[in-house]
Amino acid sequence: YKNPHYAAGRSTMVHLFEWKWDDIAAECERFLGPRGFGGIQISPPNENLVIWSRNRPWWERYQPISYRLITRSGNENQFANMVRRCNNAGVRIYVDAIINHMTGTWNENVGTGGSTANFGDWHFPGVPYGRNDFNWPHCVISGNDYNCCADRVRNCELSGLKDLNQGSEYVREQIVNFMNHLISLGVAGFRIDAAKHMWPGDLSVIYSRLHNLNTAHGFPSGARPYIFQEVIDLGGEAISRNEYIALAAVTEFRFGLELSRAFSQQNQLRWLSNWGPQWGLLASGDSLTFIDNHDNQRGHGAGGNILTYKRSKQYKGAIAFMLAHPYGQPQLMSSYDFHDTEAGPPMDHNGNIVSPSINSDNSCGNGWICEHRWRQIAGMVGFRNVAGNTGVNDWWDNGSNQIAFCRGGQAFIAFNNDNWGLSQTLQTCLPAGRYCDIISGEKINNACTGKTITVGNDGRAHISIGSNEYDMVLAIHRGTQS
Ligand SMILES: O=C(/C=C/c1ccc(O)c(O)c1)N[C@@H](Cc1ccc(O)cc1)C(=O)NCCCOc1c(-c2ccc(O)c(O)c2)oc2cc(O)cc(O)c2c1=O
Ligand SMILES: [Ca+2]
Repeated sequence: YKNPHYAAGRSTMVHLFEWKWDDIAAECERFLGPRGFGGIQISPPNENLVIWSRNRPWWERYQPISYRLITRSGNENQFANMVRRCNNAGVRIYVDAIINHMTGTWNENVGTGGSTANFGDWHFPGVPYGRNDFNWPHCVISGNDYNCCADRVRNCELSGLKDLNQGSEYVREQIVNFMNHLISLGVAGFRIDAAKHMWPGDLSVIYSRLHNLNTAHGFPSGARPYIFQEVIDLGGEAISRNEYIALAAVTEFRFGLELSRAFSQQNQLRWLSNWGPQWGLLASGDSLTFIDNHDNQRGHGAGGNILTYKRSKQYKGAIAFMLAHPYGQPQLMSSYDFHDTEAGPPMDHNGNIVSPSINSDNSCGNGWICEHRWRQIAGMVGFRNVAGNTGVNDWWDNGSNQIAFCRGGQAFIAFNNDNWGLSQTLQTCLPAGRYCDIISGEKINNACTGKTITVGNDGRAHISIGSNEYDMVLAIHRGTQS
């Protein structure tokens, strides 16, 4: 459950938060496939409660009302088309699975596919679920429960959401059927939302009943789904992420927290020379890594000061480090522009999601940020692919916020987050020649639109990054030799 089953030579996933299925399919063919992206986390595909009283907030998609594949992103047919077209382009699909709970306590009671529910009777005919399928006696998780009472965190309600009993054979059957249907359509795995709120023993049974991935979509026979469990664990709670590591991969929230601190100058970059488990992070193979995600980019979840697209120079620096370093399975966040923490995706007056427009410079419009399309970020996706399974070598730093390192003999990167210029002759570990810097530009028709780096026979080159340049990174690799 810890192998993403990316197509050969690919290594990075992007969370296309709130994108519609038709738009994702197009993005796979026109951008993600050609640029070497490995996969996509999609928003929950199952029917959710429509919450107009809060003007369609982003978290309404985390309020399941049934497992029917009908949401504002599209219907089952559009979903199946998206998975087929993306797999054909070499890009895998991972589904955000909300299996801890059903929707809870709102005055609305109609779903995105027209299903209704009667919360007072615990009645969800769209599945169907009834009173016996939810934990009893009724209780609600309080803040202190996270510290004292692991059983209450699992068996009580999160924010008033009806808490399913995954120990019930009937509930397990509904969840497993939902997930196996998605596997039959060609998905490569799942994000398990709110995993901390479910018993590891129950999750283990559910995972064991999932089918192997569908070989008709290019997966090897016997391939198990890639599963990454959302467990927010910054230490000190009654529940530890180690209980979940035994089952599948886990989201490593400390990763984004520490790199956000480092790249916003709250910690010196020099200390990243031993980045990885020595920082208290999970073992690399267990770790789904990210800088920001849909939840904490809005300021809650795993607290702290997380970098987002809103502080773009530091954000690009942190993203570049995430993609340049071999640790973990990285996930990029792709956002829409939000001005308040509740706002859902750009929508028309009928509540339909507005598609991103693609500008001539490859950026997005219509309120979509498309961080994954930023030249510096898309370029680093290629860097990570070229670096492959090499390690970190030839680390250099200036004792402060200027660092550089190689990935085997495949790639070289340098960072300057000091308030003065970096101007050094450094070992790039690359063969002699001229290389295009993929941060300040790209290689087009064998010419560099940004900086050109000349590497000598000794592998050394003069590296220069001014402290007031647009970006704080310089990156070259074997694929950018001009
Ligand atoms: O802000 C939100 C939604 C947040 C959210 C949604 C999806 C996630 O994956 C997530 O991590 C957080 N929800 C809003 C609004 C809301 C939603 C439902 C509800 O019944 C009441 C209010 C909110 O203010 N929620 C209370 C604080 C956030 O507490 C939530 C967490 C959560 C946050 C921090 C933790 O350490 C943790 O273990 C769990 O996970 C969810 C998962 C869901 O599937 C649906 C949810 O409603 C929530 C969720 O409310
Ligand atoms: Ca639960």
